[in-house]
Order: sequence, then C-alpha cells, then structure tokens
Amino acid sequence: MTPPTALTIAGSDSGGGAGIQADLRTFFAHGVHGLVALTAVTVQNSLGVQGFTEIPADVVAAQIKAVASDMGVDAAKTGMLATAEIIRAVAKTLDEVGGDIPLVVDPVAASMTGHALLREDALEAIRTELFPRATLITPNLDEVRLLTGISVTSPASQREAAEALLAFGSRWVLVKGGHMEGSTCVDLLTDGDAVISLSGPRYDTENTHGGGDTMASAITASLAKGASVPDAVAAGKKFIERCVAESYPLGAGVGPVSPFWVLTD
Ligand SMILES: Nc1ncnc2c1ncn2[C@@H]1O[C@H](COP(=O)(O)OP(=O)(O)O)[C@@H](O)[C@H]1O
Ligand SMILES: Cc1ncc(COP(=O)(O)OP(=O)(O)O)c(N)n1
Repeated sequence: MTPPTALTIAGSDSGGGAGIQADLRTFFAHGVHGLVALTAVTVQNSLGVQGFTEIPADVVAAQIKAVASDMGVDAAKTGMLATAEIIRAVAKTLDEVGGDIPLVVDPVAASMTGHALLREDALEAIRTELFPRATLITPNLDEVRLLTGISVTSPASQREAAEALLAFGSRWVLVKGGHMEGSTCVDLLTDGDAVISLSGPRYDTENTHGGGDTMASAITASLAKGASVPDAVAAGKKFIERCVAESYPLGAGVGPVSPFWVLTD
C-alpha cells in the first residue's frame, strides 16, 4: 500500500543529526514517505556549523513542484530556509501547488551552538510570507525572542509570547519550552481558543542536536496521516521525549536525539 507523503523543505546537516537527515529518519519512523526540497548545504559537525551554501531559489521551487505534481504532498514542513529569496520562492510555490496542504513552519534561525542559519534580512520574510500560510509554527525560546522581543521565563510569558506570535497569522502556535528552567519540559500549544499545555520529564542529557527538527517532522508526519493539530502535537511530544531519552554521544560536542528506538519497540 502507498504510504502518506510528507515534504521537508530544509537544509542538509553533514553531521546527520538535524536538517533533512533528522526529518527523513523521523518520517521513516512514522511510516511516512519523505520528500525533499533542499535549501542549503551546511558544513557542520557536533561542534558547530562551519558555513553553508544556499541552493538557488528557483531550484528549491523546482524541487517542490516536481514532487508535488507527480507524487502529491499530504503535509509539508519548513526548516532552515537560509535566505529571504528562498522563503519568497517557497511561499509562492506552496500557493501554486496547493495552498491547503498542512504546513508546519519551524522558524530555524540559528543552530543550538549559536551559528546563524538564516541571512539577516530573512526573519522578516518568514514572519510575513510563511507564517500566514502556516497550519502551525514551532519556535524555540531563542526564536520567540527574535520574532517577538519577549523573553520567556515563566508560564505567563510563554502564553504572552504565544499570543503575540498568533498575531502573525498562523492557525496554531507551539512555543517549545525545552530551554526553560525546571525538572519538566513544558510546551504551549494554542490557536487563540484552545490553550494546551504539554508537559513531560526533562531528561538529563546534553545530546539534543536535531530535537526541534525531529519534533516538527514528527508532527508533520502525523498531519500527513490525517491527525488533528492537537493530536499530532501530543504524539510529537511523546515521540521527541523518547528520542531525547535515547540520544547518544557522537563527536566531541553535542550528540543527536535518536529515533532508533522505533526499530526495537
Ligand atoms: N532535556 C529534555 N528532556 C525532555 N524533553 C526535551 C528536552 N529538551 C528539549 N525537550 C523537548 O524537545 C522539544 C524541542 O524543544 P526545544 O529544545 O525547546 O527546541 P529546539 O530543539 O528547537 O531548540 C520540545 O518538545 C521540548 O519540550
Ligand atoms: C541543516 C540544519 N537545520 C537545522 C539545524 C538546527 O538544529 P539544532 O542546532 O540541533 O537545533 P534544534 O534542532 O535543536 O532546533 C541545523 N543545525 N542544521
């Protein structure tokens, strides 16, 4: 039987823990066929990002058109988009191939080691071109601060930030709380009416490379299978928790989260 399809529009991580590599292994773990529109080739390892080269915007658009016109896309996800030109091309092309495809926008601005993955003028393009088209946006706390100016330090400021982000036009917002203090990790999901707090244990590990990508692609995979946004996010939270719990050291720096548990579960 043909499985559902999910498209990742994102960069390549030579270390294999984040970017399209994380997305494809997460799609596989969910029984979803992964499609790719590559936006950039990064040079990175466990110690950080040494640089990147972006793919021409027309080639990014052509990849999306090629797979959408032939194979169909049940849900899509954006990760590293690198430049405002690529962001504009992605927004236009997604409109052309079907504006009703569920779209998860992970507004990746920098790696967890602090290296920029987005040219300077591009954050505004994500906000104006992609957020209004998004079913769900999934910023972490650094991205929340860049997008809204709000520093999230408490459940109240997490809620305030979620409301500020909703004003940019996405249907749902997930403010991830992995970088807050405390023994639990609390993510907040809202569409302005429902406000859903997703809480789970905080695992004691430094090896969380690719966590944001893995969570967003797990949500995208569930959307591709027809789940509602709250159900897809709840399932994504369970999935990423287990991936963090079973993360492993690799290289001298930060190791990746791991979806390998699905092979033996
Ligand atoms: N140490 C941890 N233990 C359990 N869950 C975590 C841990 N760190 C992050 N998470 C979860 O992983 C997901 C990604 O979160 P976060 O780290 O905030 O985003 P990003 O990886 O984009 O920086 C969220 O669901 C968060 O709650
Ligand atoms: C190609 C590429 N895309 C995204 C990232 C971000 O990954 P990471 O630094 O691990 O941050 P989160 O996945 O935790 O948001 C990357 N490094 N490379």
